[in-house]
Amino acid sequence: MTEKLVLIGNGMAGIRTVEEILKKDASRFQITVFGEEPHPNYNRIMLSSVLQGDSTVDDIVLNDYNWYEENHIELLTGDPIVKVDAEKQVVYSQNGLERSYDKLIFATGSNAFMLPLPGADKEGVIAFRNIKDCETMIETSKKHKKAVVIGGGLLGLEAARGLLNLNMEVDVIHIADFLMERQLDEQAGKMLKTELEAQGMRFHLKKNTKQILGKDRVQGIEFTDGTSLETDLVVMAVGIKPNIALAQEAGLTTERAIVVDDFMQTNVNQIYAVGECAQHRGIAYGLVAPLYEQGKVLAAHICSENESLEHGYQGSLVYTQLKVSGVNVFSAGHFQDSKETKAIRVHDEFEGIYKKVVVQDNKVVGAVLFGDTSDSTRLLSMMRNGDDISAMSKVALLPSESGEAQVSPVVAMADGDNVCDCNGISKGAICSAITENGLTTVEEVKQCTTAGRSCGGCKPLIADLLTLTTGEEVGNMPEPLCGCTEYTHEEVVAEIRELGLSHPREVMNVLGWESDEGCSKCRPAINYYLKMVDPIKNADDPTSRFINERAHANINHNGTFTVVPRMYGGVTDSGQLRKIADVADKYNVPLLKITGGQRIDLFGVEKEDLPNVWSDLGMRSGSAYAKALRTVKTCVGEQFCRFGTQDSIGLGVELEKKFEYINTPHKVKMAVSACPRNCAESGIKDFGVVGVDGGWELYVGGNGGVDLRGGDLFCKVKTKEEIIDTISAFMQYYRENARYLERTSHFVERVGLDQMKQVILEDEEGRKSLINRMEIALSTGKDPWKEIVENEELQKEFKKKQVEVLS
Ligand SMILES: Cc1cc2nc3c(=O)[nH]c(=O)nc-3n(C[C@H](O)[C@H](O)[C@H](O)COP(=O)(O)OP(=O)(O)OC[C@H]3O[C@@H](n4cnc5c(N)ncnc54)[C@H](O)[C@@H]3O)c2cc1C
Ligand SMILES: NC(=O)c1ccc[n+]([C@@H]2O[C@H](COP(=O)([O-])OP(=O)(O)OC[C@H]3O[C@@H](n4cnc5c(N)ncnc54)[C@H](O)[C@@H]3O)[C@@H](O)[C@H]2O)c1
Ligand code: SF4
Ligand code: FES
Repeated sequence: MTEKLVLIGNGMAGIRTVEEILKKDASRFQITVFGEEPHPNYNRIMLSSVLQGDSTVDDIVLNDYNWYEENHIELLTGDPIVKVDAEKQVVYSQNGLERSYDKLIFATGSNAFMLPLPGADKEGVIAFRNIKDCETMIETSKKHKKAVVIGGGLLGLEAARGLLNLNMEVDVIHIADFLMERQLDEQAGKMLKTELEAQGMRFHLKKNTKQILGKDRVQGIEFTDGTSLETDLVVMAVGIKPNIALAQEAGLTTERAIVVDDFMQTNVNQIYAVGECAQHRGIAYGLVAPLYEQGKVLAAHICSENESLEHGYQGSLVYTQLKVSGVNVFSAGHFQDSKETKAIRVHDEFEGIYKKVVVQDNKVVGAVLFGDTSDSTRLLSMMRNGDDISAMSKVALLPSESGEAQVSPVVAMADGDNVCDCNGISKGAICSAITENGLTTVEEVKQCTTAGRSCGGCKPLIADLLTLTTGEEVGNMPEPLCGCTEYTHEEVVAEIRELGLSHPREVMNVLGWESDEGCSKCRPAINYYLKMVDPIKNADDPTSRFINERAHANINHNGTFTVVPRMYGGVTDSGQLRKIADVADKYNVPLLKITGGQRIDLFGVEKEDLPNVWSDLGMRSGSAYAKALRTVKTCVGEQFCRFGTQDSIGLGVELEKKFEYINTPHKVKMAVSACPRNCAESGIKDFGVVGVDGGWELYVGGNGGVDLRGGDLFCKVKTKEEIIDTISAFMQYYRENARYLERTSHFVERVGLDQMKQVILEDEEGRKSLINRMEIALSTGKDPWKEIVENEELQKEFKKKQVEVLS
């Protein structure tokens, strides 16, 4: 008879154990999984990425409901086990279900540790542990501005970064005198603080919180030194507490967590524990790599038909990396100085790089790297293998960077070394998968081997391995468009062209999308590609657009909208200003603001007022919400400036009028300056024009936002017409060849200026046909405000209470 296996806890460690069991013997157990959270197994690590706006909740599901069904696993979500009768071998759930078991696995994880402060039960005081916490933070950021994170460890800093991305002001309260003191030494902790302050975080070190202030909802926090801070949200990130109450009641031996032996066996026969709720040789781990190692051992043990395994779980070497973009921090092993250890340190104050390698008995036992973490894989491998470094010159442990191309650390790795620690996948396993299955992208390796499926930190190494194994450069190899498909952006466009596809649903259907509805990544992309390929025949699908593009205005955190009328070249007149003033009075517009793009924002307009506001303004949409041309900033130029040699305003207005409603892969900004003093900041725009003696210079791929980049000089021409034609050809080339949501700054780097110059400047025929195709696309451009103002049917959308958000 099939044995019954019950798993308590539908999290990362428990389900990984089940996956390992299925790999070994899929028909061995009849499996039931109870999960307290109302979700299938998801990647908890990636909650930081969801909060930081880089992934959606759908993106982070590891095993969807189909997976359980396909593997004949009974999944009971939102129904925690409340009692275990170890003698009768039965578990009881909150909803009154009972299941008997032959083997029982506890994988109940941890709870966030909540400081028992007066006021900690107020609304707005939360942890950062699950999807619900993540959603609460996102919702709170729409209504409130100030957030406090208590705890300057990994979790606290990742939460703080996410809250900054949600446009909140963030104060981090930390008890120690430098950040991440459990993972870093003082020098690295201080450098980290400087880096994160530059990103906008405010730190309060050596601070102890006394109480949470406020009525029902948190309004502030008070510290033991008598000072206080106002806040609308408190996120506690001060460590975790293994979830062991159920195990204690069931009679299992617990200390900090459930005590297990090398085979994850508890003191009670047939009951096992794995993951954060388990304590092995005195350690309860809080990172996935060790938990997955435990899962592998447990699966092997319970599938081994009682034949004893040679080795059980021996404990893990722990290492961490902070997942905050723009910051490279790595820490591993015993990195603190002691009497028994000696350290090699490199501190480059010019480059902001700090490296420390700790050595004991001629072996590397720990490391801290800040600013440049490229040595991490090599050092980890030395620690794991216990390499004897007595024959090595110690400074060779931290090779200085020369101008020579860096050799990937995977080259020096042995076949048995893990490339992906989270999932325990070795270099040898990845190489075999690549050659045996003809894999060519990181995504394919991830699907095939699970490497890269958790924190994603190993993806650069996987890319290097692909390059090494296939001999092709894969660093820039396109990934699939999204998780719904294996097709890359380029392949989707090619299929649309070849099969004459005309609607997003048709594309998803014909190309065998995994989900009928697609997702927030693929739907807007397909919609864009369809219109780009055939602007005349293919209609726009508004349901595949994001909320701002459906409302033709920018949504604000309180649900109101911002209206930005067009002001060609940043030029306005008294008539427009009067109309804006009248509209502001009539609709109680709370804020009027001059933008960096030289126009006027009307903030705080109610959704149902939008069509009337547009009608009263009588101005055209400024596309401030669209993946299209936004603004053309101009300097005053020859009209008034004593340095001006060219008509910058005239050219700017002409460019804006020509290209105003053309869809592009991402937003496009332009600027025209009439002399090299460059008052319109042409160097940081997608297309920047600068007047010079006897003509104009065109700069491309500039960006003044997150990825600050100076534009590249593309060409120098004599006439205004040549500039307009070149921009026309370039923009069409960008429209046809960039991936959706790829800014020109990245596109230029990916494709290379030489290639672009060849097509746009040197190939006369190619240039002409690009300009022709641009003209066809331009002929379909319409002012969306005018369309809605003139169509009562379209206005009904704005009367609905909620605009459905495609997030
Ligand atoms: C935001 C965030 C970022 C992180 N980033 C990283 C990282 O970059 N790298 C890294 O290695 N680690 C990271 N971690 C830690 C990592 O996510 C955890 O170590 C890992 O998820 C623990 O897995 P687990 O299965 O033991 O516990 P969990 O994932 O907590 O799963 C346990 C599950 O059991 C359920 N449960 C509890 N009691 C019961 C019951 N009685 N009945 C039924 N179900 C129950 C819980 O609801 C939960 O769903 C991060 C954690 C967070 C919160
Ligand atoms: N990138 C990653 O690997 C990653 C990211 C997030 C979470 N995690 C894991 O999730 C778990 C939770 O993370 P964490 O950062 O909460 O735990 P942690 O133990 O690493 O850090 C908690 C921090 O809070 C500080 N602290 C404690 N009490 C405080 C108080 N009263 N006031 C202010 N600060 C206080 C501590 O000094 C410590 O630095 C850990 O197991 C961690 O490894 C890992
Ligand atoms: S860029 Fe030159 S022409 Fe234009 S405003 Fe500045 S100084 Fe005058
Ligand atoms: S190391 Fe985290 S996914 Fe590979």
